[in-house]
Amino acid sequence: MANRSYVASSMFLGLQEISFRECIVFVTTCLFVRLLVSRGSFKKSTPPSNPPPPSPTGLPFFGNLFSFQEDMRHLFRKWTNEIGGIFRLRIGPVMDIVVINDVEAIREAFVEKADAFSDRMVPPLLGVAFGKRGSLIWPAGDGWKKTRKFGHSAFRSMGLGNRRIEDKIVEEGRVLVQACEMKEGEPFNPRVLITNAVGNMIACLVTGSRYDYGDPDFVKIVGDIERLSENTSLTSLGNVFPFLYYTPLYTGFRRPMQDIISYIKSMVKQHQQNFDPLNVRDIIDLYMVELKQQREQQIPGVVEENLEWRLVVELFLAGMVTTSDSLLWAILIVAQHPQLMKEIQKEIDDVIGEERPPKMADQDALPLIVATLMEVSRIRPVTPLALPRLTSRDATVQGYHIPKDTVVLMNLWEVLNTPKNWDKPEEFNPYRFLSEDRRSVVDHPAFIPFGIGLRACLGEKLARMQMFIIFTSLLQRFTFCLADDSRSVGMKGKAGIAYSPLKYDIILKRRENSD
Ligand code: HEM
Repeated sequence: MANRSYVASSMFLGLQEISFRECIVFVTTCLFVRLLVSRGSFKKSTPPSNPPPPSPTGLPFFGNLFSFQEDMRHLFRKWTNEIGGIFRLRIGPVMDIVVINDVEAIREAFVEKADAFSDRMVPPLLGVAFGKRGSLIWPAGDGWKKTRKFGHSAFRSMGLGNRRIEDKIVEEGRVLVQACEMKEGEPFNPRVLITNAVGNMIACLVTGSRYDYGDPDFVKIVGDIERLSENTSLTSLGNVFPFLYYTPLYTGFRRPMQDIISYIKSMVKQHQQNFDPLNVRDIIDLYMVELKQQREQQIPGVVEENLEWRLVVELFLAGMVTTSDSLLWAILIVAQHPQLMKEIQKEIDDVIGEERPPKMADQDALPLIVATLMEVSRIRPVTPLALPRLTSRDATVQGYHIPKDTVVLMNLWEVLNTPKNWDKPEEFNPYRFLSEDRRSVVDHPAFIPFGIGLRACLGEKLARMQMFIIFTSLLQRFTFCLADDSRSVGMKGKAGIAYSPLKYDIILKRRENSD
């Protein structure tokens, strides 16, 4: 009983304890709302010849709802071992969520049957905060293909894939190192500086500007995104009753969201005022070019009028917290492995030396750094259940029937942490990604921290570039260790927009004469 009231209270208060449970309850509530108003469930569809995925034992009527008070990593592992790599959670009488935990089944669904498993739905709370139009991340139906194509070509036009973006990231790495030098010797939380650096790179791409770290506008937007992340419990009751968004219960979410939207809208307005189609500065300009062409050629819309702001907000939200948190895990973990840090620094000294900034072309010669970042993403994936997908037609996976309009989760945590795929998965061991002679990086079929298929992360390339250059720049200049009172943080994380490490302080020491 106590556990049940804990679940209820955490749903009401938006407590953030376990990312899996939050994701599941969030998805459940979304599905609940959706099913109340629309179609599609295992019960409603015509009886298929294939069976539905098996379900863990649950309670009559409530199904598996009250299992979610436990740490879902262990529960999902238990269910996977007991009933298989694909199972169906029954939440109440009409709700079903399919969780796919097995990498082969994930490939079958999201790659081989991508036509059926590539939709998403707008979470109700975001629907109220943002509206439903103009999204890059959440659209379903044919809409997402066009928006995604626009997103891809916008990234390419802005220089992703050539030196243009890379040079900006390298410059940002240099500024970050300078800012860190000011903190040398004293314990500090690296979150603010890392988020600033990552945010700046996204700002450059999307809005054409970079901001000084102390710039009040930028401090505000970074702070708002941080607050949003802290206050976006996916268990939110707001995802069942989205009107709660307007009540004091959601002030911590609503205020930063509204502030971000109005700041970005004002920035878009400035862009509109001095827009020159012959001098495209950033993704906002590209959006306006696309709009202009649509109007002139009277072709069906890829992008929508007056919704530039939404694309910008989504790119900030999708890219900033995930990449910063991955870097924060990397710093935390390397601070706990001083021997590894020394080996990485030797690699940097041998290949780059003390002065020259790192560049992407160095990657092949720095396999230990690449492998370390891969191992960080494996052991602590920041999006443990990716983003929920929705089936657009009836389909089968591993012989199980999954009806149209079913929410399907890709359990990246399991894929990246199961002993079936990895030797001693709980051990941080970057060498698992190196060849025997340790001179090159070897990929692994279960290494999919950015998701897979047609809706895989659009920002993967950018995120990898940022992580490599920032991490290498920091280790080239500093040795870091955890402050005494942060040693207990270990590998513990907390849920928000992404799965973040608990707050910690580090102490930086400048490396001298390659020490
Ligand atoms: C370490 C950093 C990041 C991680 C781990 C990550 C992870 C993910 C994952 C797991 C998905 C869902 C994929 C799926 O359903 O298969 C996703 C989607 C997405 N990500 Fe990322 N991401 C990161 C950084 C970024 C960055 C830097 C951007 C852009 C600035 C970005 C933009 C997006 C977008 C737009 C989508 C939605 C794609 C779609 O639905 O078509 N992400 N990301």
